[in-house]
Amino acid sequence: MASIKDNSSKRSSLITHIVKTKENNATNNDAKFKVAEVNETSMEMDRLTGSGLKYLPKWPAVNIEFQDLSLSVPDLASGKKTILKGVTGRFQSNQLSAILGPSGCGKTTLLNTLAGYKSDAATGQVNINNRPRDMRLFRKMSRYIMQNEVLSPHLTVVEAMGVAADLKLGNDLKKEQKDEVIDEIIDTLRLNKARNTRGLQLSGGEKKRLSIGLELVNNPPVIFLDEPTTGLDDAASVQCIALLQRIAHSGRTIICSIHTPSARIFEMFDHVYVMAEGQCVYQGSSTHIVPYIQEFGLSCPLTYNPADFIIEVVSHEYGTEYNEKMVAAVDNGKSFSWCPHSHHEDTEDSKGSSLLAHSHHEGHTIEQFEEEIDIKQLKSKSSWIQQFAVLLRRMLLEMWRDTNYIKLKFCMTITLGLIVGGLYEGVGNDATKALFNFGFAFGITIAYLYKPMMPVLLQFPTEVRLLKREYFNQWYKLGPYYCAMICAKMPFQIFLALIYLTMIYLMSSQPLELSRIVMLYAVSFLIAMNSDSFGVLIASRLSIVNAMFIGPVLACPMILLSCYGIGFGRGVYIPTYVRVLMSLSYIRHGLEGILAALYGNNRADTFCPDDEVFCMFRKAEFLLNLLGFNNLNYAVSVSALLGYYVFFTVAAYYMIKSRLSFSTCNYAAVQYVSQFVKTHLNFASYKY
Ligand SMILES: Nc1ncnc2c1ncn2[C@@H]1O[C@H](COP(=O)(O)OP(=O)(O)OP(=O)(O)O)[C@@H](O)[C@H]1O
Repeated sequence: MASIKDNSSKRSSLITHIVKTKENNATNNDAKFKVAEVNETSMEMDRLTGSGLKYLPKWPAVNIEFQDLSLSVPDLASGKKTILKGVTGRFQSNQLSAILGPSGCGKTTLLNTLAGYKSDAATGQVNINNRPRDMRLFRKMSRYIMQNEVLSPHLTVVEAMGVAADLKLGNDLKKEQKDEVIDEIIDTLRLNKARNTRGLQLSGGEKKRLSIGLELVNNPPVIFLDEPTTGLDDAASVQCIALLQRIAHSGRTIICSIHTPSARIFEMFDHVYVMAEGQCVYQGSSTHIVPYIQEFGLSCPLTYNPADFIIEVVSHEYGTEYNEKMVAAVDNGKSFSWCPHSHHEDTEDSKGSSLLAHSHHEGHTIEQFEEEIDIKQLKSKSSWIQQFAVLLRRMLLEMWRDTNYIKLKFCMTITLGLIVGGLYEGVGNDATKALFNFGFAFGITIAYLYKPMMPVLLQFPTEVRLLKREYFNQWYKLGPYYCAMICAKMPFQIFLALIYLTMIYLMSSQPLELSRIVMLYAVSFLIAMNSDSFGVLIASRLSIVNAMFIGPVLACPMILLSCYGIGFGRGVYIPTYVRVLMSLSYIRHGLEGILAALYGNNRADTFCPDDEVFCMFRKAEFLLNLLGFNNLNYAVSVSALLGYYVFFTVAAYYMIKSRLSFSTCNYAAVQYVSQFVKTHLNFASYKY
């Protein structure tokens, strides 16, 4: 609660910072930045830090500077493709900044690199408040809102905000205080009418505003947005940018990449950074862009949108020579001549000087900060167990509300139960149908291979998108998410398994002995859990299409190995390597476990009908010997299934962790493995 006590001092320092910035701006005689606006900003602060937001931690200004940023990626044709070519620039607190440029010029790449989203391969320097960026800390203070945001589909706006508040604010605030924060944000985002609308039913603009709102919950000092207006109509785009402007002017650093803003949206940006072919062709105020272009002998028609005009110029519509000239004029971002508050530095010696030199030698260029970011404030406010509880509740609610999914699974279970039960009716205790009963046991393993695995292959790649956003934005750790995911599936899976197994067990007339029933249910459930985890392991690094292909393909050899040697009889030699491979198939252990449950423990002889002269398979032992299952051991099968479950679960956890990893580890071996996995096993689309 220290944060609440410190609020007033932090707020006043934030306003002091705003005043400073505005005063600097005032020296430029820029109408947009008059000192008089400071009062307005203060009022904006009051409004945004009004009733609910006053509980949230306040941060000092965070300014981002970058120098000589370059990034290359492997290219099939040329071997290497350079996306960012030594760009320099800065984005300041209390400003709404835009990265602008034609498609493919490197806007998203620059944004990703600055946010640390995909920055491993980048070279150059990124400074936060004049100090080298500490990626771990920076990730805690910044939020990244991606282009195609994924929201919880079955939670309403207010429920989704509640989950975000519980995860991000933990016990720091009481429930009523959190509700006030949520109401305030919903109000600011004008989402009141959609308060009780589910994510799935929100309009594009509402989704976008909600994804911004979710990240505002703990008042982050820095927000990156990739194309926030994509998919919105003009009115919704203006609303969205106006909202971002208000948030920025309340003391935050907001940076958006934007494609083709309308004139109205363009003038809302305090600072624009225009790129072409991976280089900076302009950085400064949006209002200075027309005089800037005029310096190159091009005049923007009065009725023309300056943003469209500069994009046309850098897209070579007025000749190919301008890009080079523009990059030289702003020294690829090193010159701040066109930035509002550095107009007075528009001298020859300031042009082309390095950004770091600027900040160190000319204290007025980058504000000096009275306050450092309090690292303690950046720590997660919710404990492991709280995160687990909130995520489990959310997952169960999501599952419960997805009524179509529940109905479908329920109907499928009953239908499958009726079909299998009907096909194997009465085979359980009939000595003439013992081989059919083996088919029944095999059928259980196949059903529990595919039934749990296929939905995971289909759903998990989509779930990863939500996980990726929330994990990157520090909502929770992977451990509680993963455990909640495992636990959330269990109740429904157990319920369906009980229905299915009871139906087929009774219909097929298996022995009505409690111990056998419990053993069969337990081993069937273990097979299902293994298949679920195996599915997660496959889907952890694959797209839906690849997962749906690889999953069944990998299942085939496991099925074949599970029944290899059937009919060879007792004592027939099976090569050691095949035995090893057979033991690698958890389906084999599952089948052995089911047969042990049905035929183990000295099962009494099965019934031989009177009209049969001789029943060969009356004795369970004879049947098992003939099928090659003479050494059944239920405990060994269950232990093997548990072992495989632990292995798949842990392996899937680390695969997901490596997929979500945004930083490089210090250990060379781990780096190598991680790089190998990212390069060779990265079949999923990372554009999300
Ligand atoms: N991993 C990658 N491998 C190869 N090329 C890449 C990779 N990532 C980006 N690129 C290429 O780098 C260039 C810049 O991509 P980026 O997504 O940053 O562009 P952008 O300016 O955001 O474009 P848009 O406005 O269309 O989204 C593009 O030509 C893109 O094809």
